[in-house]
Amino acid sequence: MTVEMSPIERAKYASARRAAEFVESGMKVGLGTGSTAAWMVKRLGERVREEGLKIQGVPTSSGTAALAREAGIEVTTLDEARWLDLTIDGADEFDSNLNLIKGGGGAHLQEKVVATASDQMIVIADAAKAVETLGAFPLPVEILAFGGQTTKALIEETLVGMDVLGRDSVLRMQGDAPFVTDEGNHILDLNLRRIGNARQLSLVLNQIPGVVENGLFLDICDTVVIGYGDGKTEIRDIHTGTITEETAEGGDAENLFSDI
Ligand SMILES: O=C[C@H](O)[C@H](O)[C@H](O)COP(=O)(O)O
Repeated sequence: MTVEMSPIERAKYASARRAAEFVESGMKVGLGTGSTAAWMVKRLGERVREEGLKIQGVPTSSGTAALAREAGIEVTTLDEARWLDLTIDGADEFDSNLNLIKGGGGAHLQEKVVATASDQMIVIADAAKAVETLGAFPLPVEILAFGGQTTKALIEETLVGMDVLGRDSVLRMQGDAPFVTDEGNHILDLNLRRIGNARQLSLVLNQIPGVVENGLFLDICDTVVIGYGDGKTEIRDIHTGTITEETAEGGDAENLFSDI
């Protein structure tokens, strides 16, 4: 069955499908969260069913755990797995050093714990997420619900001395109530517009009492698989500095999308 997909959705699908090829039998794999990661989880489920791929998946959210189980992937906890071979996850922005903003879906806390406990992190993203400087996407910061307004004020005050363009923040809502993460916390989205020194910002934010974790992923991602609407992918590796451009499977984009 072929379903009508937007070019962005096709790009996400292409990158997720290509990245799923990096997974080999016997691996312990961190399973990211979000719409791009969902395609990757589904594809790994297909490989489990069709090729007998044997993996243990460590989900980065309750949503991904449910999706992985539904796809037939064996799911375990990070503590059971201890250390992972590979994590594949989406991102909201990535720069040329493969530093990231994550947390658009509110899952960056578990995502960061899981990615940091992995030999390798592969990010899957459509090309529109490539930026020169991080910060156009509001930076998600997970905070304790307790004293949330005080933490918000402290963060905004702290931002005065930082190399950023904006400093207002918004408590993420879900309907009429604050959005609650899998860990029972809230999310503040920081409208920074441009982050001049991401390393300094990350350290400073995480030192504020009430802050649990920010959505900056610095020196964590090894490889990005960028997808395009025509089914092409481009693989950038931060260690080798290589950029590999690939056409869709069999050189035919419609083949790639035909079995969705
Ligand atoms: O909290 C959510 C995650 O960090 C996602 O991986 C990120 O927001 C990208 O999501 P999507 O693939 O839906 O654009």
